[in-house]
Order: sequence, then C-alpha cells, then structure tokens
Amino acid sequence: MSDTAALRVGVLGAQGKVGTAICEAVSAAPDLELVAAVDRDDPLTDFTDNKAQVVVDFTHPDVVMGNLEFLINNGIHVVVGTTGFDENRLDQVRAWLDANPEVGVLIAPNFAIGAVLCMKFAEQAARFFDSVEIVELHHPNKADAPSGTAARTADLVGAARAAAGCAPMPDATSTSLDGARGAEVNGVRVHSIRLAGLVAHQEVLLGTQGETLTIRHDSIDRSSFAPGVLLGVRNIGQRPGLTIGIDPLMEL
Ligand SMILES: NC(=O)C1=CN([C@@H]2O[C@H](COP(=O)(O)OP(=O)(O)OC[C@H]3O[C@@H](n4cnc5c(N)ncnc54)[C@H](OP(=O)(O)O)[C@@H]3O)[C@@H](O)[C@H]2O)C=CC1
Ligand SMILES: O=C(O)C1=N[C@H](C(=O)O)C[C@H](O)C1
Repeated sequence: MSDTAALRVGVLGAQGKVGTAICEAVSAAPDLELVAAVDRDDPLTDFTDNKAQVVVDFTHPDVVMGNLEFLINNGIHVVVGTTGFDENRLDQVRAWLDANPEVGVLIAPNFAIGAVLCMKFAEQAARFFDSVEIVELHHPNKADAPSGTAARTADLVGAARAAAGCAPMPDATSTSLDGARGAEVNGVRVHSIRLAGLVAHQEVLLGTQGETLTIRHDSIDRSSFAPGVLLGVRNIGQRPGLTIGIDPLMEL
C-alpha cells in the first residue's frame, strides 16, 4: 500500500457531458480522490470546504472566468477545458496568478492526445504547402464557433507559415455569400460544422501542386479527454503560473 495521500480533486460542471466523464476517471484513479462535484447553483465554497487541491473546469465560456478568480484567489490549482479564451482573458488570468504566485493554471483547448498531435503535425506541415484550411465538426449543443481547438490550430499554422516566409494562400474568390469562405484566424480559413450525432472532429487540409494531405482527428467518445485531464491534474501543482495546452506535459 502507498503511504502517499491521494490528491484531492474537485470538478466544476460535474453533471455536464465532459464533467461526468472526468468525475468517473478521477473516481477510478487510485492516486486521486474526488472531494467535490459542483454544477450550476452549487456554491464554489464546496471546494474550499472540502480542501480541494486541484479543480477541473468544464463549464461554459460565460462562467469560467468567475470560477478561475475564486479558485486562484483561494490557492487552488486549476485545469481548464472550458473554451472561449482570448488574449484579454489570458492576461486577466495572468494578473490573478501574479497575485497568487504559488498557484498553477492549465488551460488546454483540447485534452485528447490525438487532437494535440493533430495540432502539432499541422504546425509542422504548414510551411510545405501552398494552402491550408481547417474544418471542425461538432455536436449541435456547442456554444462557441470556431472551436477552441480549431482556433489554436489556425494560430499555430499561421505562425509557422509567417516564420517560414510563406506567400499568401492562393484564392481567386471575388464574390461570395457571407460565411461561405469560413472565418479567418491568423490568415487561415476555419469552417465550422454543427451536426447531430457528432462528438468532436477536426480536419486540417493542406494542398500544393499535384498533392494534398489531410490530417484528421476524431473524438468518438468524451472519455477521450480524460487521460489528458488526469495528466494535467497530476502535474499542475508543480507548474506555478499559466500553462497553455498539455503539449509541455507530453514533452512535445
Ligand atoms: N478542452 C477540451 O478538451 C474540451 C473542452 N470542452 C469545452 O468544455 C466546456 C463544457 O463542455 P460540455 O461538457 O460539452 O458542456 P455541457 O453543457 O454538457 O456541460 C457543462 C456543465 O456545466 C454546468 N454549468 C453551467 N454553469 C455553471 C456554473 N456557473 N457552475 C457550475 N457548473 C455550471 C452546466 O449546467 P447546465 O446544463 O444547467 O447549464 C453543465 O452541467 C465547453 O466550453 C466545451 O467547449 C469540451 C470537450 C473537450
Ligand atoms: O465543445 C466541445 O465538445 C469541444 N470543445 C473543445 C473545442 O472547442 O475545441 C474541444 C473539443 O473539440 C470538444
């Protein structure tokens, strides 16, 4: 038997689609203890009352900042899957962390290992192709478009192309309906599909003379997010400050 106490973990959005899978995964892990499962209308003080050391947030973009302010100011590490983070929000999180330098916050657009690799492979491939476009496909209950994963992928692809001095992508479109060419993120077109029956999927399409490459990832079940979340939960206490993405924890 181990003499190390289990890490005390709380979950926010515990009754949601992902939160339910995370509660199951935490409960099944011998080195973790689920001490608070909080959803809408439950008080955040459940985490302080139950001495949570790390809290996982899978709630909604409208409420995640309030959750972070409370948790950071109470010295609790946070692993965040909720989407909707722009530079302004990240700066606010950094400011709260500056005032609580012992606290670690991990914000990841996608915790599925394959999705992280999809982003990495797209970043690596981007400079070798004339054109890159992203299609993300999700269940119709999703609040945000484009997905956090697609926005992050586009950022990485755009930055890799800029660093390599790539020419602008060829596109002769001179007339189009609004939205027909998708949204532009860091110079990369992103197209969002919302379809009953889907979970979370992404294709990065790359093309150049005489060839195309498609990098595709599919989360076919929300349990796909659990291993990455648990990796974050187990490590965030040793990473004070803000960590973006689980890439560094995967040693990518
Ligand atoms: N980073 C990643 O790997 C992933 C990120 N996500 C993101 O995670 C978020 C949640 O996704 P998903 O589980 O599908 O969404 P759900 O709507 O299924 O779950 C969210 C849960 O949070 C609850 N909730 C809402 N407001 C609060 C609040 N103030 N305090 C506590 N709980 C609250 C909701 O309650 P109610 O239903 O009553 O509103 C619901 O139970 C989204 O932003 C999504 O994009 C999703 C998958 C993977
Ligand atoms: O809302 C979802 O479902 C998902 N959200 C994240 C995103 O916006 O990228 C991660 C994954 O795609 C599932």
